[in-house]
Amino acid sequence: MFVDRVKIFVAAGDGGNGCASFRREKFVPMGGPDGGDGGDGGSVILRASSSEQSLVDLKFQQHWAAERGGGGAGQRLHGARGIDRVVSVPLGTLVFPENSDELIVDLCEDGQEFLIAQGGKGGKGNSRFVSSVNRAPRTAEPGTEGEKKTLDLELKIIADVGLVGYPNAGKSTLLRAISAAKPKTAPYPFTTLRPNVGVVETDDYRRLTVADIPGLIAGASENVGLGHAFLRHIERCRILCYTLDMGGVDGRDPLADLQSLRDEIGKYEDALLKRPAVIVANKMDLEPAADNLQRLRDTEPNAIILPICAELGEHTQDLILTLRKMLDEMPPDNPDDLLRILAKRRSYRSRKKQPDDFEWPDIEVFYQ
Ligand SMILES: Nc1nc2c(ncn2[C@@H]2O[C@H](COP(=O)(O)OP(=O)(O)OP(=O)(O)O)[C@@H](O)[C@H]2O)c(=O)[nH]1
Ligand SMILES: [Mg+2]
Repeated sequence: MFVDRVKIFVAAGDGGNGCASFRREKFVPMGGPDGGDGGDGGSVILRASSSEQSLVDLKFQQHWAAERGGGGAGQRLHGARGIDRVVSVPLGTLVFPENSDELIVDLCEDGQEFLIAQGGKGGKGNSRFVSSVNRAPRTAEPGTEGEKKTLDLELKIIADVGLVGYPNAGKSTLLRAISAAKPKTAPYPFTTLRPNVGVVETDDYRRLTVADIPGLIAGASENVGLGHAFLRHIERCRILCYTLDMGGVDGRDPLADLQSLRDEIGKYEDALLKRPAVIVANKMDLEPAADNLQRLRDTEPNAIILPICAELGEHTQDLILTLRKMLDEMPPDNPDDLLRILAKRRSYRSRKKQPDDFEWPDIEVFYQ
């Protein structure tokens, strides 16, 4: 299962209580106050890690508490400091307070840490309260409470590559061919209802993630079909992979399909059209495909066009290598993307208050 949004609860440890105690020892009459301080509570820290692929682990463990500080003791013994709790999240995790649009932090570098809940302070023991007027104070402080928060975490990027195409173009078949993912494929539209993310391994043992997204049809930008669910997910992929049915099954024309895919995506968000893209010419085993490919090459002289047959797994390696190379050459992160995602998220959240709004389903991921 691939999870791109999750709610978690973090609780830092409370500070340990200070101790009120007096020195009691043979031959030492009236030993003074000797209560030690409580230890500070542990904090909760978020850490970005490249070994995490999704927020799925947090879906199953939503409560994260750090240790409380130890209490002080007699003989001026201080309590132990509570141990911090580190929560590991994937790169590109956005952290928000619950039900809010105010970004707390974007954890995007490997190893980056953020202290999200501060541990409580340990209380002072009574030995600290000695003064000239009070030589035997009986007061000791309690520790203060650790911070507690409810957070919404959301992934900025769900996959390196998103497969974009009309229903039945063969997106799920392609993902099956190149990864261990086994999304359902069938000769009818809208077989795929929620995105599947597959992990693809290149020949030199490197990885990239590919998302198979529900089919897009004309009107998607007005939420026809699975419109908005689709568009929300493609904006979180680094490369778009337009998948076309070159066989023209059901009398479709791949060139017209490409045009309307771009129209819909452009209507939703202009900037998505400038995102790095390749065109996958699928179903090259079918009769009219060769002619259609020639037409496509003539009309799109500057595009990267990769003819494949997903069903038989032919030329899919070329596609994987091309994608890997493009990813290697890409700058790591574009700050504009973050601003856009935040703006979209805001508008989506305000829309969501309508009762009939569509709830995004979770995404599934398969590992090799
Ligand atoms: N001849 C041929 N058929 C293919 C090829 N790739 C996929 N198909 C067939 O096309 C049909 C649709 O494939 P899917 O992979 O389910 O298509 P999809 O794009 O995921 O469709 P949605 O999930 O509905 O958006 C299936 O019957 C596949 O067997 C191919 O390379 N050649
Ligand atoms: Mg599908």
